[in-house]
Amino acid sequence: MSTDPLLRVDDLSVHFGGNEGILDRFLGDDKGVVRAVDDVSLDIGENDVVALVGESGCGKTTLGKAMIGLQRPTSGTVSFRGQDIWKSDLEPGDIPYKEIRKSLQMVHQDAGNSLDPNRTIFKNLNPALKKWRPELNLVERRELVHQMLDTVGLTPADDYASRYPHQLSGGEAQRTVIVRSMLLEPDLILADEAVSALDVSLRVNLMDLLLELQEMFSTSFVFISHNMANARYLAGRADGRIAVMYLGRIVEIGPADEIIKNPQHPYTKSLLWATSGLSEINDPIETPPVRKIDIPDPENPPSGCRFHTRCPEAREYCTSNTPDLSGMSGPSDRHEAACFDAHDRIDYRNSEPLSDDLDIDVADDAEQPAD
Ligand SMILES: Nc1ncnc2c1ncn2[C@@H]1O[C@H](COP(=O)(O)OP(=O)(O)OP(=O)(O)O)[C@@H](O)[C@H]1O
Repeated sequence: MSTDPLLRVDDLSVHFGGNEGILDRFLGDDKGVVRAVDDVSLDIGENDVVALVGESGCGKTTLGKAMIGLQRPTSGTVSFRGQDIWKSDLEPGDIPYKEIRKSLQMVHQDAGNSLDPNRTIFKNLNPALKKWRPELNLVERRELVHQMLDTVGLTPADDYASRYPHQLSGGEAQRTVIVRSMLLEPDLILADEAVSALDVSLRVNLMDLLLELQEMFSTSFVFISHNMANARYLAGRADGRIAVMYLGRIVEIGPADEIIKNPQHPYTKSLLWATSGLSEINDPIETPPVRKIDIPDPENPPSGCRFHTRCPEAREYCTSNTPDLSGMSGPSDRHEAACFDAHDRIDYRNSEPLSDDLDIDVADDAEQPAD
């Protein structure tokens, strides 16, 4: 039996813009290039849940889209059960390309816009089913749609199936979009800020629904969120992991509880500090644990550790050396951080602390938690 994970992301980079040809890269001329995702590696298992968190613009959506085949990487690979998804359309492998595309689905934040306003809900859901599951006839497709509408609480299903999108509330539209993905029996769903447009009580309901569906259908989920509280709720309940992204890189990943109660990367600590409901879990401090330096320009990220310009623990060593994501010694062998301080690296210890003043600069996208 294959030991390949459901999805393996290996050294994946996605860069936008600029003149980054081979010669430019060789000459180091990458002006205007946004390194949205830079050398990210990540495994997603069967029936796995990962919540990807980080500030706006850190590359979550780009990474997610590259993972499910919607954004071509600049370099690196994404393999579905051992098969490179970006080569499968040109060099067919054991798993047909069509099967891979069907297995990797996405639920968008803006459900309303992704439904055709001129079609009933059934007619919105039917085309994908017809395309990806041609073995079903119209009666079977209708039955399946009704079953799934029922499962997500849109009952009576025949009433909802004949409604138009404008006759749905925001939460109902979001459920409909989730049904559209689930109908294809995917192995992995990328849920991109799928709950953030909803108010708090609906948000919790929808997160519970996603978790129920995940368990019911053994589907793996990657949830994208800039809200640590939502990430904790989703990953925590599913025994999943939280992956923290900063400027195109995963800087810390581990079981939800470990990340919340035993964060190792200074950036994770600052995100937790800025999230009400979570900030008091670890020794509460009044001032935010970051330096007063603006969020760096993604076209010109800091050298060395990208967080060093905002990191209160930064030393000279961090300005020219890039920490790898590597395992923490501790209760979980799934906890990894990319930080010289967290790993107590001797070269780091022996170098001078950076001299900038520590000052207050609260992450401005801190949201109210959902629970
Ligand atoms: N098609 C594109 N062309 C050029 N730059 C892009 C493109 N898509 C994303 N970017 C840039 O890549 C970086 C990462 O964007 P991305 O949308 O992946 O971040 P994010 O963490 O998902 O942000 P948000 O939470 O705001 O959605 C940003 O600097 C963004 O402006």
